[in-house]
Amino acid sequence: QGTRVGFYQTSCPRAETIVRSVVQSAVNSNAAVAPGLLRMFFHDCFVNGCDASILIDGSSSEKTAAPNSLLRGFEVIDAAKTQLETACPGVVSCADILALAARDSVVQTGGTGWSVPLGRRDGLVSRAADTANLPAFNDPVSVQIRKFTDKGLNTQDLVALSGAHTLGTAACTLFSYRLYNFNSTNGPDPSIDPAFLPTLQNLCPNGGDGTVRVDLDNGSGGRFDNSYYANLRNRRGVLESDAALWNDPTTQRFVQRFLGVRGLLGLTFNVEFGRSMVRMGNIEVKSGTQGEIRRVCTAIN
Ligand code: HEM
Ligand SMILES: [Ca+2]
Ligand SMILES: [Ca+2]
Repeated sequence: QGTRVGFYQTSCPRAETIVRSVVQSAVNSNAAVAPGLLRMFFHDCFVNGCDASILIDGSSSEKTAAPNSLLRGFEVIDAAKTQLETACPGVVSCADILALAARDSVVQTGGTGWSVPLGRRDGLVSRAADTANLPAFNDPVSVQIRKFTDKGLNTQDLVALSGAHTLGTAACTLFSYRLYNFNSTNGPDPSIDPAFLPTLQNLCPNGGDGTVRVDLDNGSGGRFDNSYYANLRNRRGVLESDAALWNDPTTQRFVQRFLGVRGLLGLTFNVEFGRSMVRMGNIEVKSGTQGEIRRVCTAIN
């Protein structure tokens, strides 16, 4: 694998500091940037590897595809790149900026953080059609596991990385079918806590504005903590794909371990999340003479 911690130590010693300060000030002025950047890194890595293919502008690039339509925080990556090009022209890849910004977003919202192996190079292709294999909000667990396995990630990685939903929001349009007409039953998804259902129905009225956004981690959308898993156990997952992690016995076991259920070998969410992020960050990484270091993150050189 082609990444290592401290890759820019001599070529651009201030690289990590620059990204951190840009992310910090962006998150301070708009908290929604933190979940935006975390999700952006996932959507980059799962399509042609972690190569900043997600950042390319154009009429049929990845960012124009439906699964990427709600991504937020592109301007933060551009701002970091501008500062890095002044400090060390042509050295730091946009793919590495994404990896650092994802970590810094977690730290900025209360997570522990991890050392980020660096040295990714930027990709030369970005095609909307390639986004078809991204996990979807209604994927059953078997499909989620397959999509992660296809990228070299296991079931624990799936449950740990889904813990990213401890931050951020989802648009009503992506889950309101669960509240009113689940699987054409004309009723709600029976796996939702009946005491939680009215809360979601109030936030997303039937036939209402589908762009309204609701915390994925009820009561703790701005804080990087364990609460997402407690919500899953309490049948308060918002997305069908999240609720499914509790409803399936294999993934439920990992949820319980992240919750520290007695009798099961405990897993510390913050630690395992960092480990799984490093694994995700090494998907199909380009190094050596592959790819390039972009001058601006939105276009191939
Ligand atoms: C089976 C896997 C996954 C599925 C099906 C999934 C699906 C979704 C969906 C449908 C949303 C709502 C998007 C919106 O309405 O704007 C969302 C949000 C989010 N996802 Fe995931 N996701 C998955 C895994 C991940 C992973 C691995 C990460 C990062 C490591 C991640 C990070 C996030 C974040 C932070 C948000 C909130 C975005 C915001 O507030 O702007 N997700 N996800
Ligand atoms: Ca990519
Ligand atoms: Ca949270």
